[in-house]
Amino acid sequence: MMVPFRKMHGLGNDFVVLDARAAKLPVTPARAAAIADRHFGIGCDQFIIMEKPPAGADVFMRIRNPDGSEAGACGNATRCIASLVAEERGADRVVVRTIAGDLPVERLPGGLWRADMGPARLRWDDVPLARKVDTLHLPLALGPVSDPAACSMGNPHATFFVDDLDAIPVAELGPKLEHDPIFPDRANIGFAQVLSPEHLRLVIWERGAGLTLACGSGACAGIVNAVRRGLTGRRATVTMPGGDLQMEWRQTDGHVLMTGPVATAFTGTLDLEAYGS
Ligand SMILES: N[C@@H](CCC[C@H](N)C(=O)O)C(=O)O
Repeated sequence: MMVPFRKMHGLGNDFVVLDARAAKLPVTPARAAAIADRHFGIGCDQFIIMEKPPAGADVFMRIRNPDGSEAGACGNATRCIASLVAEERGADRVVVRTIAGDLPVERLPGGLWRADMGPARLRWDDVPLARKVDTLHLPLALGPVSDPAACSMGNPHATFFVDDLDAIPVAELGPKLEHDPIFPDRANIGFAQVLSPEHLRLVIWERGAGLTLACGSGACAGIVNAVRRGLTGRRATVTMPGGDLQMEWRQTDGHVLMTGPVATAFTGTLDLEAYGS
């Protein structure tokens, strides 16, 4: 079964995007994982399926990690998918629905898109954590890192604040922390260095994906946890290996606003049946 796809990215966090709005596509978790494989498939950090818009939204976005697991949020893909739908409709504002909720996205000058990523959820059972602990100080340490803060952006995040990001062996620590028993659904693990009250540097080990060049929801969690710790103001630039996002944790309603670019790398056609069943 031949289907068109689009390869997009936000700051190098890359996606294979399929459009299943007109007709359902037989995309199983196993097929999504095979297509996401960088050696035997097309390769991507997340596999994104656009589905028929439910009432009150312009598109439904389903998110799968390369290990086949489903995620509730993907900030960079939210901007990408919103830009596609907005271009189609000649609109400047669209609503993307995920399994975690509705995300309004607006077009800004200069090829930028601002997504309202919704409220940061700060309760231990929102993250979720395995037991009732203070989400501002998790009892978790490994090698040179300790004492992360956690929150949910529709997906689980923990942020470790470190003095020197370059000294942190992220690829070694990430998988162990992702699977720590304190995270019953696993977690995305961020390592953040505060450069100034308006500037964070961040590297993310993503749940189900590994090291990525950028993680939008991780940047949201990074700014939220930095503000909660008194390390930055509510508006800050988050610099990741793939580039910068402008972040705001809005005081009035606790929503997190994320502004950044979108890009299409190429388009093509793939044979779904060549990727298992
Ligand atoms: N790249 C994303 C996050 C993708 C999902 C994540 N790996 C999870 O399992 O929660 C982003 O830009 O937010």
